[in-house]
Parts: sequence; structure tokens; C-alpha cells
Amino acid sequence: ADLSTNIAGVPLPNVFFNASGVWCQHEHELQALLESQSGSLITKSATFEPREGNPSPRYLPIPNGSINSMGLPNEGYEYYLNYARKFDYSHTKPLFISLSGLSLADNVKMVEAFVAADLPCMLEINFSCPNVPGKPQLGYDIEAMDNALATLAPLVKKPFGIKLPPYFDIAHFDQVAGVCQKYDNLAFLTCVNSVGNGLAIDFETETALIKPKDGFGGLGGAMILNTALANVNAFHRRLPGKQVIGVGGVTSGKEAFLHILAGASAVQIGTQLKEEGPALFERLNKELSDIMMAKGYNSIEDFRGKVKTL
Ligand SMILES: O=C(O)c1[nH]c(=O)[nH]c(=O)c1I
Repeated sequence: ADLSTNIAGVPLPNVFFNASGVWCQHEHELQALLESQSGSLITKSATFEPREGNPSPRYLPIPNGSINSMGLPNEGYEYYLNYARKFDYSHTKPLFISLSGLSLADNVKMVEAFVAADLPCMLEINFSCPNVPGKPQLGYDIEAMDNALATLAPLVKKPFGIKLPPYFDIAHFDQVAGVCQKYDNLAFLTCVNSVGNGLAIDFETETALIKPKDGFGGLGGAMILNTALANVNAFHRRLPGKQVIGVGGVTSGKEAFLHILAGASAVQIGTQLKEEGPALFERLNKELSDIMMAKGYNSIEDFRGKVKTL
């Protein structure tokens, strides 16, 4: 079956790529993604200055998923800007760049640098990092998010996207969609980031599993699939002129199929990629293709967003 798709008119040979943060902080990791069967690749969220991030242990697999409080470790935006300058855009797969400034001023400076470089890469601005102590995430402050978009959207000029946290209230879906609708070049929403500030505790040692923030960290993996599907579908229904990239709980072709049925135009993988490595993408392509053939679908658009209700 044909797993190709496009985001803001940019073609992807297949719907799959990494979730920002996983297998993408350093060039050798990005190279492994480039050589894998992924349909695209995205860099680790960048801050203006390089960051060590939080003390380890800061990521762990747990039953039905993972917990992480990485704390935005990254090489600084210039590292990723240089990577974007050197990137061979004749590749079949496009490059996405994630930016996660610690302030609007930092996001402005980073966006201006990327716009000045005038490169074909696509920006995904992260409004939802849950793990920087003392920095509440933008995605849960609707007014701050609107203000940020009012500043950033005109600067970016071309199509771009934002990475959103999960929402759990219909009124919040309505409010966030209302803000996003105001920005024409906001072309896609990536839903969802980790379910923020969960707590994993070891029964034997009676101790939190990860070190940062008293053990509080973002939850990912299978346990967040149904929250992710709801967010993908909620924004798919509310924003017909925009696209949604689905992420959360995809461990096989089956969950990818469900994300696309919910409305996703592409599918990112976080926890499962961290655990399985880039060979995962060959498996997912085969599994999704087999599912589509079994159901009589030839392309993504044959079933995207067509989840039925009772
Ligand atoms: O702790 C992190 O680095 C992190 N971890 C996440 O689960 N989501 C994010 O957006 C980020 I920036």
C-alpha cells in the first residue's frame, strides 16, 4: 500500500518519523534516522544556549510506556541550524526542526536565525515541555500561547507547526482550536507531547524511579494512546484547514492506523523508538501496509479522519 503523505505540501515517502527528543540530539542519531525507513526526521527541541538537562536517571521504560524528565538537554540551536544548512534536501525525506526557547525572546531569536537562513526545513515550535523546573509550559497558558503565536507566526512567514500537550477538557479543545485558527500559516499541530508530571515509584525500594523533580516526569508510550487519539481527533474536527501530526502510544502498525483514522496526516514515535531503535520504522511500514491491504485501503487519504461514531 502507499504510505506517502504530505505536511504543508511537503511530501513524505511514508507517514512515520521520530518524536522530537528521541534519537535526535546528536548528528550521528539523526544520520541513523536518515538511513532508516522513516518518512522524515525531526531534531531535539533546541534552546538558545546548549543545555546539559536534568540529572540522571531521567528516562526509564515502565509498564505500558515510559517516564522522562530530561530537562531539555540539547546542543543549542546553532548546532541544529548548522545541521539544517548542511542537510541534503534532495533526500526523499524532509527535515523538521524543533525549537523550544526558554522565553518568547529566545524563540524569536531562534526563529529569526532560521528564517534568515531561508532553508527548506519545517519548524515545529514546542509549546509543551513539561520538565524544565520553574518553567510552566506554554501549552497550558492559553493567553501566553496566543501571544507567542501573534509574535512568532508573522516572523516564520512560511507554514510551521506547534507541539501541544494533551488536553483533557472539551472546553480546552475549543479554546486552543480558537487560538490556532487565528494563524493562517500555522499549518499543523503535533498532538500529543508526554502526559506531564506523572510519578513512577518502585514498590520494593519505595523510591521514585527518576531523579529530577522528586520523580515527576512526562508519561509516554502505550498508556497514553487513547488520550493521544482524542487530541488528534479533537483538533482534526475543529481545524479542517490545518493538519494534525499524531504521536502517543504507537507501538505497531495498528496504533498508527488508529491515529490516521482519528485524523493524523503523519505519525511520530517516541517511547517505542527509544526502546527498539530506528529498525522500528521498517516494521511499522510493513505492519501498516498489511493492515491497509487487509482492509482494502490503497492510500492514507482513503481512511484518514474517517473514524465512525455510533
Ligand atoms: O524533558 C525534555 O527534554 C522533554 N520531555 C518531554 O517529554 N517533552 C518535551 O517536550 C521535552 I523539551
